[in-house]
Amino acid sequence: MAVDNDGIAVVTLQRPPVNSLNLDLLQAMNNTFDDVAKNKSKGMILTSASPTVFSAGLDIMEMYKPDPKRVETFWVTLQDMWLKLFGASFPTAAAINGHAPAGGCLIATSCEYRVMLSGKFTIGLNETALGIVAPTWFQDSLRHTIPTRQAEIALTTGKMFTVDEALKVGLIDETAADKAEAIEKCKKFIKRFDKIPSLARGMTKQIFRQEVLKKLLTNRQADTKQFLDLVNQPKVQQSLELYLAMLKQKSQK
Ligand SMILES: CCCCC/C=C\C/C=C\CC/C=C/CC(=O)SCCNC(=O)CCNC(=O)[C@H](O)C(C)(C)COP(=O)(O)OP(=O)(O)OC[C@H]1O[C@@H](n2cnc3c(N)ncnc32)[C@H](O)[C@@H]1OP(=O)(O)O
Repeated sequence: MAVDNDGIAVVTLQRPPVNSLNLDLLQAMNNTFDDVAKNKSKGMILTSASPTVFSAGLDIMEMYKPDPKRVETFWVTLQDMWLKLFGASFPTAAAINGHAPAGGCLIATSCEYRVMLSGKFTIGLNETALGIVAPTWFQDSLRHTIPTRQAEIALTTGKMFTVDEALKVGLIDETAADKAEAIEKCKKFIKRFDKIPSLARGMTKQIFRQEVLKKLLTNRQADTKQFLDLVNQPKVQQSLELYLAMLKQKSQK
C-alpha cells in the first residue's frame, strides 16, 4: 500500500495473474482497510497492478473441492471485506484499470466513485450467466449504484457492461486514458471533501448505507449457510470443474 503526500492511500491489488480474491488477498485487504482507517487517511483509492484486470472476482479454486473450514472462513472474510469497504467512513474510489467481473464489480461498486480506463474492458455482475445467484449484498451494491430497473435487467441477464455502457448507465462516473489519469480523477473526487467536516461526512455516508449494511449484519449466519449449502452441492462442483477447464483452455489459446 502506498500513501502519497496529500494523505490519500492508493491501495494496489497485486495477486497475479488476475487478482482473483482468495482468502489471503481478502485478509490482506481487510488489514489494509483497517490501517487506512487508523492512519486517518483522507481517503482511499483502490486499483490493480495488472494492466488488463482490475479483479477477476472470487478465486474459483477457493470453492472447488474445498476444505470445509477454509471455505467457511473464506466466505466470512469476504463478508468482512464488503462490510469494511461498503461501510468505510472515509471516502473511497476505484481506479478500474481493467476487467471487473463479478466480485471485481462488487469491489468497485462498494466504493463511492469509479473511474475506468477506456478500452475493451468490461464490468458487471455476471453470476446468472454462470448459473449462480449473486448474493443479496452483491445485488445491493449494484442497486446502490445504478437505477433499480437497470440493475434488475443487468442482474437477471448477467450483463457485462462495456466502458461506454457503464458510463451511460452510471456504473462508472468517469473514464480515463490511463491509470495515472484514473488515479488523478479519483483524487480529485476525494479532495472534494477537503472542506467538509469528516465526522459529518462519514456519519452521513453510514446513515445512507446503513439499511443495506444491516441486512447482511443481521443475516450473516444464514448467508454463510446458504453459500456453504450451495458450494457443497455435487452439481455446483461439476459446474465449477467445467468452468475451470474452460478458463484454462481459453488461457492456453
Ligand atoms: C462459475 C460457477 C461458480 C459457482 C460458485 C458456486 C457457488 C458459489 C455461490 C455463491 C457465490 C456467488 C458469487 C460469485 C462471485 C464471483 O466472483 S465468481 C468468479 C467469477 N469470475 C469470473 O467469471 C471471471 C473469470 N475470468 C475471466 O473472465 C478472465 O480471466 C478475465 C478476468 C477477463 C481475464 O482474462 P485474461 O485473458 O487476462 O486471463 P485468463 O482468462 O487467461 O486467466 C489467466 C489465469 O487466471 C485464471 N483465472 C481467471 N479467473 C479466475 C478466477 N475467478 N478464479 C481463479 N482463477 C482464475 C485462469 O484460469 C488462468 O489460469 P491459468 O490457465 O492457470 O493461467
